[in-house]
Amino acid sequence: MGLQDALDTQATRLNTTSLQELLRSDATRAESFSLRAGPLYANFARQDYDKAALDALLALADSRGVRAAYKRMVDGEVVNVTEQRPALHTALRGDLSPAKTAHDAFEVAKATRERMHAMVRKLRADGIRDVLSLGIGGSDLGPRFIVDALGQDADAPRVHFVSNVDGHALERAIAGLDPATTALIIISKSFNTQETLANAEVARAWLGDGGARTYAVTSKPSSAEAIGVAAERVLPMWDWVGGRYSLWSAVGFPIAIAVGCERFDALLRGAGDYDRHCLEAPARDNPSIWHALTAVWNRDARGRGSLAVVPYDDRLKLLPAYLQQLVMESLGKSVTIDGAAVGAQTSPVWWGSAGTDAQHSYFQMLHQGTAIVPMDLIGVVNADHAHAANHELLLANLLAQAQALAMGESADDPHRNYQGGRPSTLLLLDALTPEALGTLVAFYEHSVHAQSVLWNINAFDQFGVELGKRLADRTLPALKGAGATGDAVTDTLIAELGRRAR
Ligand SMILES: O=P(O)(O)OC[C@H]1O[C@](O)(CO)[C@@H](O)[C@@H]1O
Repeated sequence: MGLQDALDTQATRLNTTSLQELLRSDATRAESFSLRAGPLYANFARQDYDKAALDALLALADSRGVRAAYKRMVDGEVVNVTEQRPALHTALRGDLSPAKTAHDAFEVAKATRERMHAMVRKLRADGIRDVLSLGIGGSDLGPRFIVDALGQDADAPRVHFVSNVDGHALERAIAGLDPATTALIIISKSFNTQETLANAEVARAWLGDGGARTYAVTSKPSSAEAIGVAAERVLPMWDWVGGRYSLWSAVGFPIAIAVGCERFDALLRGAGDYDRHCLEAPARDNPSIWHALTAVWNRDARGRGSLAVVPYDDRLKLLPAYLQQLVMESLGKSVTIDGAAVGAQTSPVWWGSAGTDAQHSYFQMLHQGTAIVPMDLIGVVNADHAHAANHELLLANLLAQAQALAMGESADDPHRNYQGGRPSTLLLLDALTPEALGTLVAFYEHSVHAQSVLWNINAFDQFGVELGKRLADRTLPALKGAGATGDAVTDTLIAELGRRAR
């Protein structure tokens, strides 16, 4: 049976059973729909499937070969078939496979990490007070999120991230910095990304050090050296790590600078431990597989087009932005690995922000709007501050929202009626340690991979972003007055820009 048919069979069977009924009819559900892996606890009780549907979903994971595909990826097989590459981000954080490709990748990643740690120590010893990290997408979102989540060491150089080519971003970042005590890291796997190279040119002119404090992280070291970055300050990346899976590599250089090498290694350890769990555990004990099956259920059995992720921990406020690239760049595909139409809906829109702020913004729509938006709600059991009352309030809100969304509350006044039936998954970390954070990110990575296997799509290419980049290259000369683009609307807009420019 195909994926869609298998989902439809269960969805049709459950069509007249509400989430409230599912919850009321099975007192064991809260326990039996939950599982733990290391510091991560996941509870799926408030998803609108029952035990029989869950069993069918788990059988689907087996029949689609989710675990075997994961093993092939970890072993270093060419899983990114459109680009003929392995996807070995797991080798960046553990020696998980005896396969030669994977083991060699682990060794080269380890050697690079040792070099990177030496560079971190030297930067600190040299009296560098600020570091400008230039990169975009996978060369920015991961490090930016992790540094924000873990917090910068008080005695470390302050790391400032700039991604946008908008000159205001760079200008704001360097305002108040002293070029004499600032180092620059240019992070670009391709070393060919317009935004990063444009920002690098401006930043290097501002730095005015002849390149002495400029570092690069790239899979094209010769391109970095060609613009004057000394070879000893270039850290390698490899084509077997996708940008959005790369924070564990030298792309994490700003993380190691800001939070220290020990906490960086602990982050990797947490992810590596989770990888091992995924390799060894059956699907039933694998939170990522449950999460992926739930995502596919919501998308294709229930037709829900978006998913909101709301961390109830301010330190995780950049997680939604990080996940948007991880999920939507990986799963925003319409064709299978063989190039045929997928025959199901793939990635929903992922969005969200930190609770409780989000409650006072868009939760009205989530409670009473016409669209049902499944959610990932995330909490951290133990806070790292001394304000116990605040933390209790935060957790109470997290639990209350999940209950209100699911159960609702009926009222005669339609305006005051809460329909309920709005599904959510609750994720809890014991504490926001680097290990737990590594586990959380690896949990999402593996869910994305499992979803890609269920849909039979390639989670590791991103050709969809290329056309816009090519057109921007062609538009630039027209914007500078050298001819027209040939697209009537674009040319009209360029003329309008010209008329209004100061
Ligand atoms: O690291 P690079 O090569 O500068 O690319 C940055 C980002 O651009 C993309 O290729 C497309 O947006 C991402 O996949 C990548 O993370």
